[in-house]
Amino acid sequence: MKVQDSVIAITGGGQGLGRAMGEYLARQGARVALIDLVPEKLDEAVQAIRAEDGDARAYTCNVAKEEDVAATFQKIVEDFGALNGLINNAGILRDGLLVKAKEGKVEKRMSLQEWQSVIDVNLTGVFLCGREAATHMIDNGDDGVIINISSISRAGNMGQSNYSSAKAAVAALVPTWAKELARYNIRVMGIAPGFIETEMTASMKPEALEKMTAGIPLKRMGQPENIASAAAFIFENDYVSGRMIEVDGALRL
Ligand SMILES: NC(=O)C1=CN([C@@H]2O[C@H](COP(=O)(O)OP(=O)(O)OC[C@H]3O[C@@H](n4cnc5c(N)ncnc54)[C@H](O)[C@@H]3O)[C@@H](O)[C@H]2O)C=CC1
Ligand SMILES: CC(C)c1ccc(C(=O)O)c(O)c1O
Repeated sequence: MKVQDSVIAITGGGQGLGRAMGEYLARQGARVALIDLVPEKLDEAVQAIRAEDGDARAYTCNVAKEEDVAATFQKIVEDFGALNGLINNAGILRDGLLVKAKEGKVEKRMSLQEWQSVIDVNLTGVFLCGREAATHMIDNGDDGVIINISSISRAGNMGQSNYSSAKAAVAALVPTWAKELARYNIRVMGIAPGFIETEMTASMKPEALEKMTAGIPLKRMGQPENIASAAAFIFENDYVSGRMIEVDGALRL
């Protein structure tokens, strides 16, 4: 599928990797629908794309809410007249240990709320948006591409019971959906980023950053463009489906 003129929806498109993918794909001629919880971030991201003569629109939506997601994708198809791609990127972190033994007493550390909020956004959100996007792609007779953003944490990471579980599950949806949706000319791929330089890492203390990068075989964090170019490759290569691309500088957890 050519990126040029394709209509691509990106969840969590207001900042970070979602915004970077939107800008990158819009520079290649994609028409992008940015979806996010926070309207102010969306406005900034859309303005940045339009400032470079790109085509972008903003959609405020909570990806974990079924009615929100249905209304958003309906509006995207009405506005653009097609839907060719979805990047399931919106995600949150609520890290914490499962339990901790301290002075002879065992404490429960990860609350049910911390568990559930991450599962709701990072897994249920992916399910809801994937299901809605596939429905519209098939209804419209559009060929489609769905990309789920997972993480190297899907292998299991200390302090991330909720996040690792969700990221492993969205990785499992990749071959599942690829097999189910191939008959409708919809390809499904995953990207598993390692540590990528974003606003969050920019605000970390230099010592903490140094310690983190020392453990990466390439000795540096990835750039948002490394993830965006992997997404562009997936759109353009019509024979990749059902697999994960790992963009992690050779770091394995
Ligand atoms: N930054 C990194 O190093 C890595 C990031 N990832 C994954 O990449 C994706 C993007 O990460 P970042 O850009 O770093 O995150 P970020 O926190 O900078 O951006 C996430 C965006 O998602 C939006 N969002 C959160 N909950 C939402 C909801 N319920 N509905 C709609 N939008 C919602 C936020 O408002 C925000 O704009 C996430 O899925 C994350 O797990 C994976 C591995 C590494
Ligand atoms: C532990 C992994 C590499 C990681 C690190 C940072 C973020 C983030 O800032 O959002 C992630 O989502 C991760 O999966």
